[in-house]
Amino acid sequence: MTTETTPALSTTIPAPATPYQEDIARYWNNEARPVNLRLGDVDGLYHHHYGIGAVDHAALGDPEHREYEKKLIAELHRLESAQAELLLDHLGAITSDDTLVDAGCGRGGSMVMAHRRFGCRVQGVTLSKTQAEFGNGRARDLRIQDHVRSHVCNMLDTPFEKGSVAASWNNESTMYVDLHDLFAEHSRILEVGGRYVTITGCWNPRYGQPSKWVSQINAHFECNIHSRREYLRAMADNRLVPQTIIDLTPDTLPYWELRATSSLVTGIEEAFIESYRDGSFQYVLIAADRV
Ligand SMILES: C[S@@+](CC[C@H](N)C(=O)[O-])C[C@H]1O[C@@H](n2cnc3c(N)ncnc32)[C@H](O)[C@@H]1O
Ligand SMILES: CC(C)=CCC/C(C)=C/COP(=O)(O)OP(=O)(O)O
Ligand SMILES: [Mg+2]
Repeated sequence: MTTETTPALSTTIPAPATPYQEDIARYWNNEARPVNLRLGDVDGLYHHHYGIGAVDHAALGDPEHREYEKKLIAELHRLESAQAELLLDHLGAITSDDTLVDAGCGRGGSMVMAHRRFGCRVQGVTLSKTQAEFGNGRARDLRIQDHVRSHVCNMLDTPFEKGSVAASWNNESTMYVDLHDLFAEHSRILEVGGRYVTITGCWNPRYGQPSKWVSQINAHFECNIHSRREYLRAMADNRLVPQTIIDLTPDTLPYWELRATSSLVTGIEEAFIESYRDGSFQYVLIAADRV
């Protein structure tokens, strides 16, 4: 599939489908937090997701040093890119002829990484015109606009043809939609044997109900965090069979503990740290086969 032969894939798009989606489009159109832009400026990969892995304290050096804040930003960014690399690790054997779909693509950092790794075409959808234009601007700057393209489009109702996509993913974007509707759409566009991957925060059914911290995160981002149980049920109902499930909670805590010490804090750090520690919230990767 190419954007040239698919007129439906335009950046000028239909209005969001619901008043809630209008709110979310507005939210991301207006978002310009330094914690995202300054990290993206490190190497031009702009992410709206969190990090994983151990903090490299040797690279950070002395907190009193005048370059420390710059090193801290680079380190947080390194951990966020490591998160995206892990997601790409689970997409399976992708060739340069394949098309991938990033559902809820943000400013497009993961799409650029996917194209660099596989040489393939990557189509992203976001509700935000600002984000799509930003991502397309980056793709032009990098001269990969013929392979990497962002669209203003609802991920529940995409223009991609049935069975045309080798792999698709949601990186921290499932908490804005109904999971049954979402997985029905991934299942439709994926080829049989294709791979779906998500990295997401979910509430832990073992805790009982969403904790006050989870409710705080929902209010902060105007989202609706689902339970782990709901993911598995909605996948099973939509021909997506989990192949790998990884609890990334211990791997993401160092990122949050480091972020909490930076000048770029946004006020949501305590809710993530406390909910990961009390077990009410989990950071997970789920990779599923489309059967
Ligand atoms: C937290 S950001 C994640 C961005 C990106 N996946 C990343 O890792 O940098 C959430 C994204 O989901 C998108 N989103 C939320 N609801 C959506 C919907 N119904 N259709 C398309 N995109 C949606 C937002 O526009 C935003 O780009
Ligand atoms: C894991 C969960 C529940 C994620 C909610 C979705 C979300 C807003 C992710 C990060 O976006 P961001 O990078 O724009 O946020 P921040 O400004 O906090 O870095
Ligand atoms: Mg961020």
